[in-house]
Amino acid sequence: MRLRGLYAITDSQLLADGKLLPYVEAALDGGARLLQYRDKSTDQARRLREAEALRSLCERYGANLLINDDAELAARLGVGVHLGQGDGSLAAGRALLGSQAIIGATCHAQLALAEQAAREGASYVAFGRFFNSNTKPGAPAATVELLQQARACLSLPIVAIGGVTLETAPQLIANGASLLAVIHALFSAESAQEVARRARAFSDLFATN
Ligand SMILES: Cc1ncc(COP(=O)(O)OP(=O)(O)O)c(N)n1
Ligand SMILES: Cc1nc(C(=O)O)sc1CCOP(=O)(O)O
Ligand SMILES: [Mg+2]
Repeated sequence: MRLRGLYAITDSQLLADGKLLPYVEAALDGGARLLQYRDKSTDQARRLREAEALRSLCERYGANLLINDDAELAARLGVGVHLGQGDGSLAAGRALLGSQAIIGATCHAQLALAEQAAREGASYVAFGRFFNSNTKPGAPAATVELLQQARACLSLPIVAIGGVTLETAPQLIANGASLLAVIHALFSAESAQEVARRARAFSDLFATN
């Protein structure tokens, strides 16, 4: 499976009030290849319900669903997981989810973390934040030079995250990002049609780069 393109990540605030499914469907319709369900609440029943609905949508559009932080929920649904540095071991996630699952790893701005993630069985490594992020302003900062170095020494797909917009995206792709993970610049839209338009514009950047 080729991991390249737009990687949409859900946000509980931006997608409140019944927007989760229509806005995600619009992102998938606009070409998002990966979708991450990122919900920090402890309402397990709602999380399961929403994740199941997102899995159905992803299946319909031929995209892949990943669950943020929660390998157990991912295993229950038979989907992938994204794990940060404090979210449990990648090797344990791989053992739980199997060889075919997509497992992503947060590597902040550190190549050494990415090399370790590769050794432990990650499917992709994520660096960030590259620009000012509305969603996570305090995340450690990464540079475009880091992307170039990572591209030169890693064979795994590289995700760029943090402040990715239609304006900042081209330089990330040009410097080695295989996937662009986006929250605010995608889901802060006033309508589902606008989400689809933005998703198409992000996806088109990969056709020309
Ligand atoms: C694609 C992608 N990259 C990085 C992150 C951040 O993960 P983490 O550091 O665990 O922080 P939270 O998202 O859990 O707040 C991510 N979620 N996705
Ligand atoms: C969840 C997350 N992780 C980051 C990291 O740098 O690890 S930045 C981030 C938020 C990304 O949202 P937006 O597209 O709105 O900036
Ligand atoms: Mg996490």
